[in-house]
Amino acid sequence: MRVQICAVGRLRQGPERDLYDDYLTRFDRTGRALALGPAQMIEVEDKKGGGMAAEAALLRRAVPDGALICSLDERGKIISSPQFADMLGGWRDQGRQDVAFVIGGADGIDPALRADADASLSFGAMVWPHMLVRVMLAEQLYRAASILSGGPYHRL
Ligand SMILES: C[S@@+](CC[C@H](N)C(=O)[O-])C[C@H]1O[C@@H](n2cnc3c(N)ncnc32)[C@H](O)[C@@H]1O
Repeated sequence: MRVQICAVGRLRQGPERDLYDDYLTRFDRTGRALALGPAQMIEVEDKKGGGMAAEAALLRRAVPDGALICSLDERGKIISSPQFADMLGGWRDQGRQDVAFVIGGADGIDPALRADADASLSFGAMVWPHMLVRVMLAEQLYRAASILSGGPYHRL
């Protein structure tokens, strides 16, 4: 099951980018034997100041046809890492080919796109910077693959 991270704005070179790349590499490596991944990020930018609606149009274009869409949103569902692992494994077992995680920009995700998402996940009630959210997602993807593989990375 391919994983697409569709996000507003560019994650520039620096410590966050290094962490993000490291976790996604680990996810791809651990997920391979589990039919999870590879993961890829598509970053979109609206340079015409069209706001959330314009960003939503670009995000929709970045989502592969037929993909399950999961928005990341502080108002979404809060789940544990093992539950996230089960969720990913469940989508894979249903035969989903693509899952797209959508991360908004400074204004958030357009309400129409949020309403169209198949699932919505929250990393807590606090609002996080969107560049950090993609690092957090990359880490949770790696953690989920590690949990599903029975690896030692996730400890309670
Ligand atoms: C700076 S936030 C935008 C917040 C915006 N005020 C809103 O109302 O949606 C940018 C993006 O980061 C993601 N994000 C921020 N905090 C989050 C959280 N606690 N859980 C999940 N995603 C979050 C969402 O995708 C959000 O659209």
